[in-house]
Amino acid sequence: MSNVIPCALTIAGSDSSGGAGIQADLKTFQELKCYGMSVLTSVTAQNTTGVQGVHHLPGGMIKQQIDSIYTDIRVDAVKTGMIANIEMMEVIAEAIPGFQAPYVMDPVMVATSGDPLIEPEARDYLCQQLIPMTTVVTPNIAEAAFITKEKIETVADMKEAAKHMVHGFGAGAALIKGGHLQEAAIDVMYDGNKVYTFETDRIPTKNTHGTGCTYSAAITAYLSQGLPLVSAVERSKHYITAAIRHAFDIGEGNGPTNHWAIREEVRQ
Ligand SMILES: Nc1ncnc2c1ncn2[C@@H]1O[C@H](COP(=O)(O)OP(=O)(O)OP(=O)(O)O)[C@@H](O)[C@H]1O
Ligand SMILES: Cc1ncc(CO)c(N)n1
Repeated sequence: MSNVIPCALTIAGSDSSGGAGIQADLKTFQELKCYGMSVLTSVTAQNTTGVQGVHHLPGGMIKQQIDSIYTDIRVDAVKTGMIANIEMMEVIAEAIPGFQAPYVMDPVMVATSGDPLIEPEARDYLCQQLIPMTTVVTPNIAEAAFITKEKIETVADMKEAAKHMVHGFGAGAALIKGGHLQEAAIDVMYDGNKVYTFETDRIPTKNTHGTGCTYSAAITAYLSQGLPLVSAVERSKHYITAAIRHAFDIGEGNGPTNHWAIREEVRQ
């Protein structure tokens, strides 16, 4: 076995309650056996009931964190989560190509609680400047509808929107998450050639804080290990489903997922 350790980087916001953002990403990287690094964009005062406060770091400090990593350590895969404003996006857009590594973008717009996490004028920048750099972009249905300006109500709509993101916006691939569908938890991915669906039964729980962050972090971890995208998503779907099935009933609101739950479940 090689002793080269896969190194994954997350560029995202901090969630003080530990279930989403940077904290979810690092816990997931650790669980999936890759070395995790982080560049902080914003600090949120947040818990399972909502977001109580937000402080954005200056673009210069985000650049300095990226440079510190870039000049010293190889990055095998990178993901972005909460990027609140255009100043941050400009710094990140300049840095991503330099990593020469798979790039997973979770286009975070609102928290599970409904609180907004991105400034309205930054949304278009995200779509136009950052999506074309992605290996895969992972919107939920609301984010995909915002990006494509299409109504998404069915799995057929999800397939069309995923194609639109690849052919219209230049994403490497688009994975639309169906966590908010009424029936099963069906995700749809289009990679420029083929449409794939990843489906599990819906787990009846309110404890879904950080599901999106955790899922995209798992994809990043598997890509850092050199897995092809479809296998990385397949394994990540298994990981997030276990994490939701064994989610923690912590706090008064939507509790966090269990980042070590995969240890409790034998892979089918
Ligand atoms: N109740 C559930 N049961 C099973 N799978 C779920 C459930 N809720 C979400 N998922 C799955 O979790 C993953 C994340 O999807 P989701 O749509 O929740 O992302 P998100 O809205 O970006 O998350 P977040 O709430 O963190 O912003 C997807 O694979 C989705 O199908
Ligand atoms: C910091 C942060 N990033 C992303 C999300 C989306 O779940 C969140 N709630 N908080």
